[in-house]
Amino acid sequence: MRMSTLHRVLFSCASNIKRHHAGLIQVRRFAYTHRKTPDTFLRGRNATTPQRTVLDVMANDKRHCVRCLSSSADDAKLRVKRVSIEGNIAVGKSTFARLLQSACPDWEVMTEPVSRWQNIESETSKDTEGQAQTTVSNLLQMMYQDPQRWSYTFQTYSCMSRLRTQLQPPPARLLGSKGTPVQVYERSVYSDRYIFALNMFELGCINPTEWAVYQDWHSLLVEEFGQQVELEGIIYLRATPEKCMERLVCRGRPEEEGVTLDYLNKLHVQHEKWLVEKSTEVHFEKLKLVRVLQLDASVEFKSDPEVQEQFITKVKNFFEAL
Ligand SMILES: Nc1ncnc2c1ncn2[C@@H]1O[C@H](COP(=O)(O)OP(=O)(O)OP(=O)(O)O)[C@@H](O)[C@H]1O
Ligand SMILES: Nc1nc(=O)c2ncn([C@H]3C[C@H](O)[C@@H](CO)O3)c2[nH]1
Repeated sequence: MRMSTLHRVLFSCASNIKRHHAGLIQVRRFAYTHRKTPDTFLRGRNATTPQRTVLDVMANDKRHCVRCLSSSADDAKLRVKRVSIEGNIAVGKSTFARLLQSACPDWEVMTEPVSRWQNIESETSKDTEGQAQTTVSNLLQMMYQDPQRWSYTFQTYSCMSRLRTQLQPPPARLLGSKGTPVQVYERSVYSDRYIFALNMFELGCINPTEWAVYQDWHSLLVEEFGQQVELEGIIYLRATPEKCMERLVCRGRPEEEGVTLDYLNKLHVQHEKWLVEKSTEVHFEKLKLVRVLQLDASVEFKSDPEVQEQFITKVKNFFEAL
């Protein structure tokens, strides 16, 4: 019962997002068809979807085509590089994201929506005057306190929020920037599946049925949104689980009090398998080929401008080469 209700919620959310972003989907798909030859495009698995209609319309209206292609905003959209920052809990992703944003204000850097997960409002009842009563629940805390009960729910919500982030259209300032326009996300729909959900399944906190259901809708969503959620690159912040534990304790987020070194070890191994050894089975062609920049996050860069400069240079070179 719980599963089917969640499923309905998930898919009604997905269709709302699709409706909400319908205009963007048209624009992006339009751009995509110009990157590939029409032949490649028609061979794609969605050859009968609206993509083809867009292509047909464009082929029949050369004036429209030329006008769109010559627009600098469209050119910039084609150039936008989308990159995620990946790494273990408390390795320093948000800290690094803030550093990138201050060094490169033109870029769009989006952090993980942790506070959303900590504050989920639900309407529980009406008071005597008919006013709605809302309850706020902390799903992050619920997941850590009772992972068997809440991991699947957590993964549906974390994945939806990551999808929402990755579907954000690039802001005008990004499209107007002279250098390489860049969108950076803290984690992605891919780490949601290949790090956390997989780990929870391996730990027995997500049961085989839940895992099958998760993978089914995850593949459907990623394939449906196609190029809109693809990444050009991944920055992997790497440090030992011990270093992450040290930082986690130092940060003192209350929900994470029960996080053990063993859990961080397991997440570390998942990152290594996915991003270094490439032994994790991934299901999306572009992701198999994605370029990974590995940075040594054990370096204490926060108060060292020289190290910060080195990191920024490496990242800029990486983006230029994508
Ligand atoms: N390079 C660093 N040197 C020293 N301390 C750091 C460094 N990077 C991050 N920290 C500290 O470690 C703690 C965790 O950092 P941060 O919140 O950026 O991690 P995170 O990877 O974003 O965590 P999460 O996985 O929970 O999202 C913070 O207290 C931060 O100040
Ligand atoms: N189970 C689980 N699945 C996820 O997709 C996921 N993404 C992040 N987190 C946890 C790590 C930090 O405590 C905190 C902030 O990153 O949230 C997750 N936990």
